Amino acid sequence: MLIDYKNATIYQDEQCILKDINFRADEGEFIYLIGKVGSGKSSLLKTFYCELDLDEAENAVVLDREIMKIKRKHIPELRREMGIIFQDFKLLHDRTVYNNLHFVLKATGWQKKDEINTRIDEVLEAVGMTGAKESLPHELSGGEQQRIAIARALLNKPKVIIADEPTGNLDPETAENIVALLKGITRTGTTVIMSTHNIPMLDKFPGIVYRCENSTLTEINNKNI
Ligand SMILES: Nc1ncnc2c1ncn2[C@@H]1O[C@H](COP(=O)(O)OP(=O)(O)OP(=O)(O)O)[C@@H](O)[C@H]1O
Repeated sequence: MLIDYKNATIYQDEQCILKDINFRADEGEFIYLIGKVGSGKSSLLKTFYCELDLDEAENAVVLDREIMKIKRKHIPELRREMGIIFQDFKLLHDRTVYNNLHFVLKATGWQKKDEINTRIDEVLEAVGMTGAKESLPHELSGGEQQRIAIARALLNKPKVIIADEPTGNLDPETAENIVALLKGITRTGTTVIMSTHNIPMLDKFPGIVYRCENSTLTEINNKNI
């Protein structure tokens, strides 16, 4: 089990966002998080990478850590085992694709130049962007930038990828390609958890579906959406 929450409760400031929720993620699963604007999807995702604290929980384990007890200094190490992807890509705009990826590898302890270059080639190949190494982010389309963001998330061979509305800024066809790419990644054993408003994707790329609604989280099957 990669993530296991039992009766967890999440607050933002004084407001209870999700109460007594249960959530589980296992290896290689493709998990959607759906729900209306403000229903708590991002808040839940943020607790996985310790951007937001859980307030209470009977059990809350993320990648073998009890996250209610995790020390601040151990959070970077936890995040290194995850890939995190956002709606707005969050690439560094002053440097090339190669340097965006190089920067992350250096920051996470990679030192050998040939190993760095090999890994950059591998992740660019995985997302179909081998030709973009020397491009600046603004020279790429939104879909291409999101592919680079996915490549960046893959660099340290994460056990889980957390994607917060990764297709929110993309046209429908590009969005479909990105979801196909994310689903493909699960075949290597990596788990993908993504929040989305893009309900038609759930039929095209079936997965486990959780819905945030009225401060609760419910696992549903596609037919009940
Ligand atoms: N940093 C914050 N401080 C205080 N309240 C916040 C903060 N971030 C979010 N909230 C509140 O928490 C609730 C849940 O927000 P959250 O972003 O988790 O929802 P969401 O389901 O991801 O929405 P969306 O679909 O718009 O991304 C909202 O009422 C929001 O106003």
